[in-house]
Amino acid sequence: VQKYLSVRSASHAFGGCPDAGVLWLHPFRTVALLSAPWFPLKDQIGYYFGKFALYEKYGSTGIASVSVWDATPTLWLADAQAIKIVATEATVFQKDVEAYEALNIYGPNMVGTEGTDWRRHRRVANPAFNEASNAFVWIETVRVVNEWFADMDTRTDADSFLTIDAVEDLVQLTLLVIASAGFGRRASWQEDSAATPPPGHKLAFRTAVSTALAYLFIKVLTPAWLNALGARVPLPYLGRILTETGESFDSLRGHMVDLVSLARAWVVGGKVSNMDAGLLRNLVEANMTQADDVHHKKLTDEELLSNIFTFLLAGHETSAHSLSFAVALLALYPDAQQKIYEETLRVWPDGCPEAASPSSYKECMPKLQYTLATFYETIRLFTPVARLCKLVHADATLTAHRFTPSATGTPTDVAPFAVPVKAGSMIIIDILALHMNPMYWGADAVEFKPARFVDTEAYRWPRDAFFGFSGGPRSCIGQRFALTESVCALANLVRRYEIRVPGHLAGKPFAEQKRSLLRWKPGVTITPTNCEVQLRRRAG
Ligand code: HEM
Repeated sequence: VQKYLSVRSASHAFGGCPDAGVLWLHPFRTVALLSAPWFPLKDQIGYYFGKFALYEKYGSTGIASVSVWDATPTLWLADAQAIKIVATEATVFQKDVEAYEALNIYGPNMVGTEGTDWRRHRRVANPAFNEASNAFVWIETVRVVNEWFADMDTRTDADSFLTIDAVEDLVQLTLLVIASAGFGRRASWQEDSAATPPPGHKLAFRTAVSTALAYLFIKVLTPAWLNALGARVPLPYLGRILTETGESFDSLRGHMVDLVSLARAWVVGGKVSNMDAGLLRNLVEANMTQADDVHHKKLTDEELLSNIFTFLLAGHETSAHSLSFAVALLALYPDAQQKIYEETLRVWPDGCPEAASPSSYKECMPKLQYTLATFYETIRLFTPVARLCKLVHADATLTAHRFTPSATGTPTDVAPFAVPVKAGSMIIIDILALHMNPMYWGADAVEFKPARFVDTEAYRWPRDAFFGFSGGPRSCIGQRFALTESVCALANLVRRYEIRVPGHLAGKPFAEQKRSLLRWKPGVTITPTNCEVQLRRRAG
């Protein structure tokens, strides 16, 4: 009875927000990600693929719910004004750090900490993200795309279409770029394609990263006793998975320790240039410092490894998945592809550059506005991080909006209302829903239209309604890195190749092509599952 009463009273916690009922799972935990394809059901609060539908049903940009297990009042937001306050008022609304256990395997890191600890991690890494390092990201992306193109050209003749799995290739590309620009590991496409481990390692670098990523949730969910049991008793099937999981994380640790040893030698020998692995150097210097002030700029050995792991992961998977969706969208929308092609013709009339110089980034990036708009639009539609969770540490009041849904898709009678939020409650920033909210993106919010990210004299795209890189002090530290790498890769790809849907989808209705190519599943970030496209080299 007590439980019933506490759930009932919690469900009225957010003033006039419509109440969508109970949450059977914590919406920001591994188990919610794993069960997302089946539960909660469509039309229930927490449904992963609902986009803006529930907000439309209730005519509100804020929806109340309550966790059935601990009666925590939980507010779901798809409101730009309210989300901006939640993201910026860092003392009132704090990260739910428990949710980041999957990233804490090697120790604490920037993504999974809060308060003074988080500030220390961020202070160490911040100086590595600047315009000089972006220029280097551009240089490295040009190098890697050219090696990728060379590899593709060996697999087909000039007139034929080559079918590629975009995710596989783009994961390789983005991992090579972050490993080089962030960590000084300058491997070539070819070297990286070889699965042979270097001496002293059980797995090759790329295999170690991808296997560790694939087994991340298993690593997190496996209790220590099961690992101990697996070490003693043969467990059919499960035993093999546990062994592979352990091996991949051990092997990745070995590769990260190698990177650290190299960087230590650079720091001691003073042999570093401005553009060389700035991120790794900052992390290693913070680990080597003799300063007593641990709160200022010092990292423990565990924190050093854990940050390297986090940056390797956050620095490639998000970009690879977004780029894969972008490539699939360009196959589906030849008009947008043509616009990028024309833009790249103006930047590189004589074909793709074979190498870039330190000034290439500054010269080219500002001229690739439509390519940038396409990438933003891709992230709006397929935002890699679908939702974020904040815990409320002090009473506050937010503003959400009521509206009347209309047949045209444009909401009417939009009116603000105050939402009281009490300390102890929880907020879900529903990024997927925010990005589909027609109050900001119009009646055609679900459509792919890169031009909505191009400012004109009469129009400025709604910055506060785009949360793909989060916002406020905890916004993505690698945003400019990701934009630089992605615009460079997309522009080069379209300059050199025509992209089209794969043969088995050609001639099928557009809706079916879209459904097939743009399919995704929830994961550490949302993961495209069927991004197969065809490429043919353009003349000239
Ligand atoms: C398209 C690419 C990317 C997208 C959409 C993206 C998105 C995000 C989002 C939404 C967050 C907030 C996560 C949270 O609060 O839990 C975040 C944080 C972060 N991102 Fe990215 N990211 C991208 C690329 C990158 C890259 C390339 C790097 C590194 C080079 C990076 C490093 C980080 C780090 C370290 C954080 C934590 C920041 C903090 O807590 O202070 N990201 N990113």
